[in-house]
Amino acid sequence: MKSEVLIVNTEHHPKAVIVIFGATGDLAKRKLYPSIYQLLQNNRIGREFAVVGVGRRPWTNEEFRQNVNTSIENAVPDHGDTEEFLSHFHYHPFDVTNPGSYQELKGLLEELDHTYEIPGNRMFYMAMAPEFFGTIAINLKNEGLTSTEGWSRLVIEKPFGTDLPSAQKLNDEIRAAFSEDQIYRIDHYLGKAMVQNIEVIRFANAIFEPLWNNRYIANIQITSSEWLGVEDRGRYYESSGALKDMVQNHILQMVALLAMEPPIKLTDEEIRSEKVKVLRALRPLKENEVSDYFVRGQYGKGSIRNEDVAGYREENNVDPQSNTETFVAGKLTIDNFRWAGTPIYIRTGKRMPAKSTKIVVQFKDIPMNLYYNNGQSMHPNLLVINIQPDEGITLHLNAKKTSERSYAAPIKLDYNNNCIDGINTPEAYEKLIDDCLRGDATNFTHWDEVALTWSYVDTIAKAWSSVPAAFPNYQSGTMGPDASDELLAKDGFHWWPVTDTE
Ligand SMILES: NC(=O)C1=CN([C@@H]2O[C@H](COP(=O)(O)OP(=O)(O)OC[C@H]3O[C@@H](n4cnc5c(N)ncnc54)[C@H](OP(=O)(O)O)[C@@H]3O)[C@@H](O)[C@H]2O)C=CC1
Ligand SMILES: O=C1O[C@H](COP(=O)(O)O)[C@@H](O)[C@H](O)[C@H]1O
Repeated sequence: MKSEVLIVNTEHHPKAVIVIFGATGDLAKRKLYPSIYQLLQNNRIGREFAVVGVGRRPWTNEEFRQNVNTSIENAVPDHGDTEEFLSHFHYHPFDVTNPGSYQELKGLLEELDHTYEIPGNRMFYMAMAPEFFGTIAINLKNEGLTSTEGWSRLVIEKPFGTDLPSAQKLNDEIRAAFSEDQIYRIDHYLGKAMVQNIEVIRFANAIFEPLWNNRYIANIQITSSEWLGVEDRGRYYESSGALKDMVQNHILQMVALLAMEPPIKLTDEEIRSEKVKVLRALRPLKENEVSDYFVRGQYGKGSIRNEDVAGYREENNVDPQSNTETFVAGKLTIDNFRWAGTPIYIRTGKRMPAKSTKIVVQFKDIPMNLYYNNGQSMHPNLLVINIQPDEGITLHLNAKKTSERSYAAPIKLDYNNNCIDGINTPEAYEKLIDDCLRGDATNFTHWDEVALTWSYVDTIAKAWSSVPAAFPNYQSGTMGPDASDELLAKDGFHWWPVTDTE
């Protein structure tokens, strides 16, 4: 097995053949092709690249290119001429479970190396159901597709397992063919501009870092709400639920970035090592404690954006008695010097009033209220990190208003990436494909993180699977069940509104 030396190439265009397994599928169409197109538009790749699509459909190169073109038309309405770009796309139909077919793929990749002057660099992107990941990885190795003069990297989509034992099994399978530093496990939240900004906000600002601990922060709240329901993903979602779909990966990754110690250097190893320490310090729950710390919900029917919508149990491919949660709220505690006593609250759910991901850091109150009227409560300072749809930060302060004599009033300082810079930040997949092409694994999840997050989440899933819930327990278009508010009220806190309708 070849272990690669990581050299982050920031100056030159990476040269590689990108092989997409699952090239006729939804992810490739909606996210991957538009991202590769944007990489070319944004001068992140040059002409020395090729994309090979693999699926079972007996498409020709022409049909494949037509489909890629349609996906670009849908995602990038103001795109330019795509003809030259599309000429780099090649389709190779085969069933990935058939080892005999990999030799033909190998021949095609070598031909493309020659045509586009690519020095044997390969990105193998698994945009297929996880049950195929191990088979593809081992076939790639056994048939010699990873033995080239250049680098070979394996990009793995979620879900990475459904619990710790299945994740471990999957990891063992892919590790039989690729070393850890060749594996890029996607968590698309790590490609979002404002998730990447968490580190910069914390470690590049003298006004925050000294306060970033349990002495000055009362609590941190992470909310990721969606107004969409489960759509056509009922079959997958029934075996997942919000806990495994969102908390195990995206939410716990944000927790790690918010709570980690400053890394000694900005390298992927150093950052991962600090994130892993946070995940190790997460206080594990016992099964009989889960109901004190975590709340689950499932949407019933209701109204979203003035339209009546069905409840989860009425959705396609969903059991009419389903016990699957579409909402989770939780209180996380981190047992280390920096965070002991400061809870991190998380909540995520479908069919909530709006699409929004926000982090609210609530600072502790100052010791004495000099400025507010008697009986008026203080307005705590909040730092709000707006992940999406707006990208930016808002700082809630108190200041004297000219109209008032001596009293303070809450004010907001706003920085909005989209408005102020006037540019669109790259889509998460664009950023992640770019990073992988350049050998930068910082924004991908290491196996240690995957193992620790599954281990934390497995206890909650186990506790929930043994006791049926009284579902549905929140109406579509609301912020989840009442128990979510009660979770914070027990500690004397409340959720800070993250949508206009709250
Ligand atoms: N769609 C999304 O938004 C997201 C998807 N993901 C993950 O990405 C992966 C792909 O998802 P998605 O695109 O939605 O899935 P789809 O079901 O839309 O696509 C599956 C793809 O796999 C191919 N395929 C299936 N079996 C074989 C086989 N035996 N040999 C060769 N090709 C095969 C299909 O090609 P054909 O039909 O031509 O055989 C198709 O291209 C999954 O792991 C999913 O969890 C993660 C995040 C978001
Ligand atoms: O991974 C997933 O994420 C999406 C939410 O992602 P976002 O970038 O739109 O916030 C979620 O809808 C989906 O269920 C989940 O699998």
